[in-house]
Amino acid sequence: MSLSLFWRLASRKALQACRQVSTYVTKMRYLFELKEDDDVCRKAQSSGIFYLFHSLAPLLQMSGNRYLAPPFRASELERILSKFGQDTRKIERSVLIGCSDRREAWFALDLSLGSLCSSDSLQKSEMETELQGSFIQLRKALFQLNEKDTSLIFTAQALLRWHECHQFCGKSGQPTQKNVAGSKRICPSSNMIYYPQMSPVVITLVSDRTRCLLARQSSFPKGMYSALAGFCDVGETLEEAVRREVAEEVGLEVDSLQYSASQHWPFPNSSLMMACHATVGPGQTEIHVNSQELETAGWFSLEEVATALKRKGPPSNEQDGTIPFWLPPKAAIAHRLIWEWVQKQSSSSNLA
Ligand SMILES: NC(=O)c1ccc[n+]([C@@H]2O[C@H](COP(=O)([O-])OP(=O)(O)OC[C@H]3O[C@@H](n4cnc5c(N)ncnc54)[C@H](O)[C@@H]3O)[C@@H](O)[C@H]2O)c1
Ligand SMILES: [Mg+2]
Repeated sequence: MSLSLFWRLASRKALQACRQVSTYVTKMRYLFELKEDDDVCRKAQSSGIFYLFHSLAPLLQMSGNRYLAPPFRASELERILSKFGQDTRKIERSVLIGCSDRREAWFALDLSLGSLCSSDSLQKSEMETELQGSFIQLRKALFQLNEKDTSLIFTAQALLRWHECHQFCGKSGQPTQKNVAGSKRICPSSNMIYYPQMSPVVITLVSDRTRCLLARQSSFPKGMYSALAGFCDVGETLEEAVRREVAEEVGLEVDSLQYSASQHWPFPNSSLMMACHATVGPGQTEIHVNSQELETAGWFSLEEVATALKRKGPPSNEQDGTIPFWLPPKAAIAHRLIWEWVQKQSSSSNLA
């Protein structure tokens, strides 16, 4: 390759990289503007895209064997609200959840009337017919939710829930008001500003270097096992929370840990899940289950875990009525931790 061709290709690549960065930066700056400037956000609402919920259940449409979250234009949403006798100003209750590379803002709106009256559930089923989809509890949809939509729907549900539960000021007792984007609520009486909250949670896959430790809470679906998880206490570091949770739940002392990744998780409220791999030393593997926290916990071999990882969703019962153990869906960071462990163990057993 000639030197001039080399430089032309190199500068084109550099330019492409610049363009990519600038699209991202432009988008983030625009989102910041939408959160900070009510007028800009109001304008964006009038040409925005909306994802719909009812009593915090997202509207989903089945496509093949996957659920998609259908987007609606503001004009279509106004038509739907009018058709069901709802005030079109309800659109102002929507919350900003993102935007496209072309600065098209995305919002989420809950269409429920906010009461448990029979007309609300009647209207819900009529809306489902009109919108050609169903409002499905997010936990139930997890296994079949389209990967692209998962984080958007998680964010939307967490934000809608936070607004629903923070309508009053904890100091003055007076109603709080949401800014247009829904990135904060303000109490006009005390001037307190409330921002959407997330609880930090650690999730840890403990290994004794040949097996990994999986556990069940009694609230888990039958047969499902996961990594150990727990809320961080005030004042704790991530590392301290991992060590404490493992000690509390299974009576083991972690000797090393490695951060893997993080995820926003909307259940039960809104958590920032921080995922780690941890190891315990040989001879330190005797599990003492804390029965207040867990139903059971145990060590699982690479083969058992690799087989369970291939199962897609809850398996059907065996002939003797038992359910083979299965693992959280791809949408959960626990799945990633377990997958990473299987990859690492498989490559080290191939090397041996
Ligand atoms: N995404 C994933 O892969 C994945 C996998 C497993 C668990 N999780 C999530 O991890 C979270 C924590 O796991 P856990 O239930 O074992 O936690 P945990 O072991 O800390 O036990 C839960 C208990 O902690 C207390 N608690 C303390 N702070 C709390 C707070 N901010 N919010 C709610 N309860 C609080 C409550 O008494 C609650 O019953 C759960 O929300 C669960 O949904 C996510
Ligand atoms: Mg726990």
